[in-house]
Amino acid sequence: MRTVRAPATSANLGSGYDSFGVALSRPADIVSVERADRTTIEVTGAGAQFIPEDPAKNTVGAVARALDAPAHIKIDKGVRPASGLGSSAASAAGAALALNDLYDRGLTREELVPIAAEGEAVVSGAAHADNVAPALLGGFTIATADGVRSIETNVPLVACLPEEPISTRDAREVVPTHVTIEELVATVGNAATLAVGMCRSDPALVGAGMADEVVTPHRAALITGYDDAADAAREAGAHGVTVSGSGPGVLAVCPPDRRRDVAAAMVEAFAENGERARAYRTWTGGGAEFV
Ligand SMILES: Nc1ncnc2c1ncn2[C@@H]1O[C@H](COP(=O)(O)OP(=O)(O)OP(=O)(O)O)[C@@H](O)[C@H]1O
Ligand SMILES: N[C@@H](CCO)C(=O)O
Repeated sequence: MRTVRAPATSANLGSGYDSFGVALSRPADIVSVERADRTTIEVTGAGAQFIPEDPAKNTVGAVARALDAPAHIKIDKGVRPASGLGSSAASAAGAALALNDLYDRGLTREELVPIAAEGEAVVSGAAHADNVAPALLGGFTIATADGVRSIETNVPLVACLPEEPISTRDAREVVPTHVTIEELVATVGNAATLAVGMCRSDPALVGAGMADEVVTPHRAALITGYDDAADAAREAGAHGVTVSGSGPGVLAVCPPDRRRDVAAAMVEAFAENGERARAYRTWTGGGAEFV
């Protein structure tokens, strides 16, 4: 048996659609695997009632298939599904690391990224790697068609989760298919600023680089109370606010001593819009690890 703790992640970070991702120090899924003749799945924990145990529909089933590693897989969900915090990716990354070890496949964490991304294709229709990459490698990651780059970083964050779920599949439908040259120039500048900020563990620079006028406004429109929550977070000291992944989670970067105020301000703003929300005061964190 192998057991792995696999972290929540936040993808896109505004300017890095389908490329940037960051691992969060909490929450996390716990994934345990035992050899078996065929794959079976058992899910407990946050939102377990909404997660299929059929291996054809669960991200970990796709990973077991891709690694040719049938197993009984237990998932204790700490990351609520359809939250924007990489719930489906946390399980996939945890299963990939655990099954790779259980079956002695000898793959590196980088090599496990496309395998874990097979799970994302099952739930969202696209094998995007921007959540599974940080879930496996930790820190800040850039996933491109050529592979994954990652760096360690230390940035304080608040992740606020309104209760109303949004599926990644639905949220991908509202993303525009074309950009203007002006939008491209602005996006390159913001994304580069964010990457430098991550390299320097500088929350102000990361916050500035989160700005995005291409994808984020379309996703934000799906989240009741987003504008008020973002304004409240900025007033409470956040350097930058964006939609986490495909939403409804909202991610704020702020100075370490402002996290409590930013979290409270966002929860209150959502409440004023009739939305119950929970906020995690967190940091960028490490990748999946054996426990
Ligand atoms: N192991 C799993 N953990 C969580 N969700 C899963 C899992 N396997 C399948 N799913 C399904 O995936 C969907 C949730 O994935 P989705 O990508 O929409 O949300 P997310 O992973 O929380 O968010 P995001 O990718 O935007 O950060 C739900 O429909 C859920 O039933
Ligand atoms: N890049 C993906 C992440 C989903 O968490 C999207 O925004 O659709």
